[in-house]
Amino acid sequence: MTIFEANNFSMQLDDGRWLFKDVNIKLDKGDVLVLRGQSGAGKTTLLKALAELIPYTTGDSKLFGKTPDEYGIPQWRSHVMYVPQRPAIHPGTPLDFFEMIKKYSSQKGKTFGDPVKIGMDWNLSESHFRERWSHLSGGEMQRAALAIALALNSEILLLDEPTSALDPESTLLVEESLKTRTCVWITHNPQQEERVATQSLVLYRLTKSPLSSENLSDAATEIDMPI
Ligand SMILES: Nc1ncnc2c1ncn2[C@@H]1O[C@H](COP(=O)(O)OP(=O)(O)OP(=O)(O)O)[C@@H](O)[C@H]1O
Repeated sequence: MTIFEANNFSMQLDDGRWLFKDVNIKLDKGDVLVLRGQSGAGKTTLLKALAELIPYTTGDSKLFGKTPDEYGIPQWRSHVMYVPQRPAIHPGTPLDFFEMIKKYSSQKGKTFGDPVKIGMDWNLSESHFRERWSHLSGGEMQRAALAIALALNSEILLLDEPTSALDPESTLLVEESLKTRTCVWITHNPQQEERVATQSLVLYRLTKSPLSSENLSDAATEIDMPI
C-alpha cells in the first residue's frame, strides 16, 4: 500500500532552467528509493522540496492521503524528515539536541526510540552522545545525527548521502538499520544502491534552454527497478 506519494515535482530556477521536472515518487512501507544523478543535478534540492523546507515550482504530495497543508508544515517536516549529509554544528551534546527536538510541538504524540541504543549497533558508545558535537569526528557526528533521526521515528526519512563520512564497516552497519525504514536515499555509490534499493530514481542535469523541445526529453526522470 502506498503511504507516501509526490506527483509532478518541478523546480525552475531564476534563469528559466529546470533543475528537475515532473518527478513522481510512490513509496510503500519499507521501500528504499535510491536517488542518484550527477553532482548539481538537484538531488538535495528535491529532498528539501519534499520535506517542505524550500519553495518549489510545482508538485503535490501526500502522506497517508493527507497533504502538507492538512498536517501543517512543521508536523509534515517531522513526519517526512530531511536528514542532511553533515549535521549543523549545534551547541551542547547529541543527547541535549535530542531532548530539545523531542519538546517541539511538531513532535507531539510521537513515540521515540533511544538514539544511544541505535548508535551502539553502529560502534558508538553512550559517551559519544554525551560529548560535545564539536569534539566528535566526522563519522561519529554523522552516526550520532542519524541515530537521532531514527529515534525520532518519522514515517519517511529523506537521507542525503547518509554514509558519506563513514568507513566501510560502519557503512554496512548503518545500512542494515536504515534499510528497514521507508526512505528516499541519495547515494553516489552503485554497490550501496544494489544493497539497499527497492526502487531507483535518476535525476539528469539539464543544460539547455527550457524552451527548446530537445530539452523536454532531457528533463525526463527515469524510475527503474534494481536487479
Ligand atoms: N533556488 C535556487 N536558485 C538557484 N540555483 C539553485 C537553487 N536551488 C538549487 N540551485 C542550484 O541547483 C544545483 C543543484 O544543487 P543540489 O545541491 O540540489 O545538487 P545535488 O544533485 O544534490 O548535488 P551533489 O551531488 O553535488 O550534492 C546547484 O548548482 C545549486 O546551486
